[in-house]
Amino acid sequence: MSKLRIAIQKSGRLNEDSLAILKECGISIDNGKDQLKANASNFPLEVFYLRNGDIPQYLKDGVVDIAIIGENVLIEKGQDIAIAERLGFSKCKVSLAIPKNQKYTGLSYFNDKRIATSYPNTIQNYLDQKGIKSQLHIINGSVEIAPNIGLADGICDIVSSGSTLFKNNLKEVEVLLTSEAVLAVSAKISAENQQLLNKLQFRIQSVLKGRNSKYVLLNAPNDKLEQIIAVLPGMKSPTVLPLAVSGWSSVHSVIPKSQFWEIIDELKEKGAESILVCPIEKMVL
Ligand SMILES: Nc1ncnc2c1ncn2[C@@H]1O[C@H](COP(=O)(O)OP(=O)(O)OP(=O)(O)O)[C@@H](O)[C@H]1O
Ligand SMILES: O=P(O)(O)OC[C@H]1O[C@H](OP(=O)(O)OP(=O)(O)O)[C@H](O)[C@@H]1O
Ligand SMILES: [Mg+2]
Repeated sequence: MSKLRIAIQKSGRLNEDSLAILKECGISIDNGKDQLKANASNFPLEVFYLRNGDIPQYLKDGVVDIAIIGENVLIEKGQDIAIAERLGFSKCKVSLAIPKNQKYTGLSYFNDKRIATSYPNTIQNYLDQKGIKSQLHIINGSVEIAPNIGLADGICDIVSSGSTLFKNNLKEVEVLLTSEAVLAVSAKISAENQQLLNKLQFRIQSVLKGRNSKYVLLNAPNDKLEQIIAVLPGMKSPTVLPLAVSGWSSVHSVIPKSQFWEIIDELKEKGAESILVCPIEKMVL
């Protein structure tokens, strides 16, 4: 029987969250320490642990069917690889930064300047589009140190919290792109493995929807029910059950995490009491 082959980062920022999402999909991986390849015991899945930067080539060659990878790496090295799902973790930007004490005059600042980067294709495409001519200095890590040691005038690298820029006396001046971890798919995936991917993707979507939602239970006096229900989206509509004490009801609903506090404030204002909020493990619609 065919197995779906997935690449995930061997170690580094994406490794833990990638394994966690597979686990939440109910997939158990028989993992020996330092193994580069492992099998799932309860899903036809083979896991390859690879270097982040190597994954686009594995996808292009069809050596793996799918991968969990930073979108920024696909943009740099795998333009024609499809994204099946955005996974919502490892959010970051790829940005240009210069020394804090320099006056930034717009993109033309970078004309005839040296830019240190680990993302040469991304920055070169960007500069070409904008008609700017700079010299690139390609380095694989610790890019932010380059201006301080006289290697470059600016950098193009990943920015998340901004603390690495801050510690190195740099300031972000342009954002080239925003990125998050994605599920990428090889164009060479077989029809059989595409079926397995559909099955896995259905599970991933249920996990992601659960992560993005909360289950809310509250008590409400019956004369305020209508107003309270109007605030709640629910999956179809909220569940309303009578309480043992007359004149009161219990209301259950699912709300998006992104609007959580706004909805809770409104519910309180409309007369909801004893509001309980629970995490949702999975949501199958
Ligand atoms: N500071 C950060 N905050 C959030 N996400 C980040 C951050 N740095 C990197 N990422 C995202 O995580 C991915 C993996 O980053 P990591 O630093 O672990 O890999 P790497 O050093 O490029 O890879 P490897 O050593 O495996 O080749 C990046 O491609 C990017 O999408
Ligand atoms: O804005 P921040 O939250 O500070 O994150 C940005 C830093 O994180 C990444 O480096 P990482 O720690 O992965 O080291 P690396 O350069 O060796 O990959 C990235 O290359 C930046 O240097
Ligand atoms: Mg890194």
